Amino acid sequence: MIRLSGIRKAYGKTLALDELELEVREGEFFCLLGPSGAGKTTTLKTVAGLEQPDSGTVVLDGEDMRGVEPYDRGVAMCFESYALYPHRSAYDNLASPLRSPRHRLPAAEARQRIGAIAELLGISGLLDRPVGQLSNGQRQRVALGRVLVRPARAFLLDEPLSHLDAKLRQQMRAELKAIGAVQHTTTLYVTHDSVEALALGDRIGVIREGRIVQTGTREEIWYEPYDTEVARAFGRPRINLLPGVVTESGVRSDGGVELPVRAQAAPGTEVLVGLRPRDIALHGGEGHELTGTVYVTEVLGRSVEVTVRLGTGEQRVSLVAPRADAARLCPDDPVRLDVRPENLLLFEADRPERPGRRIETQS
Ligand SMILES: Nc1ncnc2c1ncn2[C@@H]1O[C@H](COP(=O)(O)OP(=O)(O)OP(=O)(O)O)[C@@H](O)[C@H]1O
Repeated sequence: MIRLSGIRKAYGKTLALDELELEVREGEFFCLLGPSGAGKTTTLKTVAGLEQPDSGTVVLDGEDMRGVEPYDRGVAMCFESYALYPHRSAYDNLASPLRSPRHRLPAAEARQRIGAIAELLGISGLLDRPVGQLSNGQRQRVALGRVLVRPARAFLLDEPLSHLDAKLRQQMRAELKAIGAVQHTTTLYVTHDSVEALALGDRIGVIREGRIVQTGTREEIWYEPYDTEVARAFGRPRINLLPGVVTESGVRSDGGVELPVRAQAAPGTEVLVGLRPRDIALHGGEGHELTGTVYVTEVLGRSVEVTVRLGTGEQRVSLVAPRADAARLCPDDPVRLDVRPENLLLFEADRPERPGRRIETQS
């Protein structure tokens, strides 16, 4: 449905998009995730036709968009800095796209559509108020409603939930997903929040320095991250990355900690072993056992994050355990940890100029 090939876009000396390749399928909710300055907004503007790429092609629904004006592309875009009419009511703002000749709907149908969208976004009670008198979060919902209200072949959404508080964000996420599912409209959604990307995206594209580093389902990105930076971007607490060296039988990590991960790499290769905090169990037992002592504990609601010093103490890992299991742990208590070999990820060691790539493992 949306296909960007070889897109390059420079602003003066800043290369915003560097041979970017991106494909969003029909009806898909696609999240573009990346840090500030990675090129997310530029990507959306390129799809919308608000920026012309220096080279490369934009194809929508099989049609090359070169020379096609933004208005004629049939996409609806919501910016983080939204343009609303401040003196007009929220209702009027929602209705304005439906008054354009292109999208004009019979009055009754327009009212019904606006009512449904307002309901979904929780702004039904605000429709009579001038937008200038609404809070940032309320305004953001009106702006989003204005995009969703009109029929479009694709929605382009740029951090549409950024001004909402945590609770509302979570609620709106569920609603957005429901709207997407109901309307089956292809959606390209920009965020720098990995939790949001995991919650919403049918697929996720990770963008860094103007290039897509990895595209995949949440499972693919989670279990087969392209490199250490992608692995670090997903999951809180963050993935543990233990430096070590490949041996004949596995990986020996600093401090004499043996990890049962078979690398497709020569003995002596420096690596990082990735281990997610929720994949480590307290109290040993079924998998591979690691021993250590408690360094610090921190309560996270119903669970506890426990940081453990492994082996002779140079290595630390954090794990998340149910509160019942971890509540009585004190610093320096000895603990046994249980790690399953299939949960271990392996990466090349990070270098200053680039994060370590994932290495295939043998089970
Ligand atoms: N109009 C412009 N003029 C000059 N440089 C620009 C312009 N727009 C974007 N850039 C630069 O291009 C790069 C990519 O910007 P872009 O806005 O696409 O990033 P982003 O991933 O959306 O970031 P953020 O999450 O902070 O919005 C940045 O280095 C930015 O400074």
